[in-house]
Formats: sequence, C-alpha cells, structure tokens
Amino acid sequence: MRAVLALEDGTVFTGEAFGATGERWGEVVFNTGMTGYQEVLTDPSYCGQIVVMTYPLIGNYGIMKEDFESKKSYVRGFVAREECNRPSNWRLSEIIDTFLKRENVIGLAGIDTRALTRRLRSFGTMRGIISTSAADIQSLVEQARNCPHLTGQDLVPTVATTEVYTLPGDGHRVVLMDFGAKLNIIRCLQERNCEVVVVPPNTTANDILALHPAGVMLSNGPGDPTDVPYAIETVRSLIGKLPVFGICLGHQILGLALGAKTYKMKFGHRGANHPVKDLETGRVYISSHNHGFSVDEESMKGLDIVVSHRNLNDGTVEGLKHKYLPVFSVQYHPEASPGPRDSEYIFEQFMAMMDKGGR
Ligand SMILES: NC(=O)CC[C@H](N)C(=O)O
Repeated sequence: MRAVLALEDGTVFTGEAFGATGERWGEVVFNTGMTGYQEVLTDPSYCGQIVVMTYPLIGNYGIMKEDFESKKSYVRGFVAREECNRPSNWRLSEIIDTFLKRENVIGLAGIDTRALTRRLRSFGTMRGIISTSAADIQSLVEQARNCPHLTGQDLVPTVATTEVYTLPGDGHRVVLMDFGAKLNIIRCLQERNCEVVVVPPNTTANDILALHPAGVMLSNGPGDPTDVPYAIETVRSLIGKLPVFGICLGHQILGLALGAKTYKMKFGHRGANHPVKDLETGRVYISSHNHGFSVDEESMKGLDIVVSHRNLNDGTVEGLKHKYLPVFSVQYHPEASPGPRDSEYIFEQFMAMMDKGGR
C-alpha cells in the first residue's frame, strides 16, 4: 500500500505504508539514534509529532515487552528508510508492523529520509500530514499548512496520569509530577530505593507538600512548556521548600518558574549522541536527547540561577541550578532509554540533596 508524507512547504514524499492506515497531522521531527526506535515510539514526549528516523534500517531487532517507556505510543506517524519485518533477536515479542497496527500509528518506509532530514535541518521543523488514503496530494499540502502548530495544543493532560499512585520503596519518598513521564525515570528512582508517588500535572503545591516528600521530580513531557502555566505556578510555590529536580519538560518548567524564558529551537535535538559538558567538572558526556524547546540563556541573567551544562554542538543550555537552593534540572535524559547511561550520576546528585534534607 502507498503512503505519503506532505510537508507545509509543499514537499511530498511517497513510499510504502506499514503499521496502521488512515491520515494524521503532526509536527515532523527527526531522530538520529542508531538504535532505540522502541523507546522513541513509546516516549510520551513525542505526542503530537511525526518522527523520522535517520538511521536507515528500523525494526531489525523487533519490539520487546520489557522495553516500553510508557503503556502506549503517542507519536502521530513514523518514517523510516527501510522497515524490517523479519527481525532477529532472542528477546523479541513482536515485529514493529504488528506493534504500530495495534497502536494505530501510520508508518511510511522507502523514502529518502536523508533528503527529508536535510530539508528539516535547513528550513526548521515543519507541520506535515502522513496519509495512506490521499487521492489528491495538493490538498494534503493545503491541510498541512492549515493544521495547528505544536504550541497551543494542550498535550500534557492527554499523556499524564489522572490518578495518584505509589510505587513502594524503603528509601526517600519522591513525588514525581507526571507530565508524560518515561518509565525509566521511575526505574532510576526505584533502583535507588525511593518510594515514588506519581501525581497528575495539575496537583497543587499544598497537596504535594501534604505527602511529606523528601524531594520532588518534574518529568519529561510533550509540547511547549508555556502551555502548562498551572504546573509552572505549582513549581514556583515548591522552590525553597524542598529539593526539586527536573528533566527535559520538567527542566523547562523549572526555568520558567524561576523567571527565565523558553524558546522554540529551529529543529531541536533528538538522538543518542549529543555531547554535553558538565561545567562544574569540565567532563563531557555523550547523552540522549529529545527536545524542541530550550531555556534562553540571556533570560537567566540577573536571576539566582546558573547554567550547569552546555551542549557542545550548538552551545545551548542543557542544565541549570539555583545558586543557593537545592533546585536543579537537565534538558537531556540522564535516564537514557534510549541512549548512553553515562549521565545517571545526575540522579545521585538528587539523592545527595535529599540525604541532606533539602538544606
Ligand atoms: N522530552 C521532553 O520532555 C521534551 C520537552 C518539550 N516537549 C520539548 O520538545 O522541548
């Protein structure tokens, strides 16, 4: 079956369909990871996006039931150079085609993903429509031009928990504000014996403090951080009361709560090999990324916060910390999944802050 991807700039890519059928719109982004397509497909932060993998062979090691980052896939579409439907892996539970069909995600294969990525790099992230049913390609381009931008869509509530739930542990109690948390953030806390209380994104500061946590974690999540003003408000009220640690969307929300600004990047960072420098130690870590927004360094001037990590590809802010309070965050993914695990030491810093009791 034929599938088409039409971009708002008028470019059209025609290839073969895999996974589900139908038509979806979304923001088209590319990921440069050589492995990790399953974690990408199940990372709720990709909600609202059509993901293009730059690595040419996708599906070759299958889908494993232990490797999900959330219960389902929220991507709007998935694009690969070549889809493999005969994977080889002793751990595999199913093939990618079966998974995408069940998750109702349309796949497009057999197109020049390199040309598509070069276009996104040159002109920036674009809106697009992926379709297996379109008869009139020109009208698809029109639809891509008329579909909503990522900013302004209320995506966090569609991926986050609506109920409070607790995962037992005999160490520190951590409240995880769920904006669409990847499971490996929870696993990283559990490996450090934490009791993890996962709360919905609209939980108030008073309700969080009433749980008497040793610290609060702000998760990753989809969309523009300025679209979750209620969470920014909550985090602002928590600062100074206990240790706070944010990852990705959590980092951006923390930055906004501390008075900084965020902006949309031209094409973002999505991949598993971004060099990030820890400015305190001078060490460089190869790290996992998935973000299209960033904290504006200029806007941090004059505030009680400093840049703690920097991306060595483009110089953008990859981490911030408060000058006096136990409050810090990183833009990239210390929990990895996919990608290198070298940055797990960031979780140890959060543990040390909680050991000190927030002083
Ligand atoms: N992984 C994330 O938390 C992504 C944060 C935000 N949605 C961005 O794209 O920048």
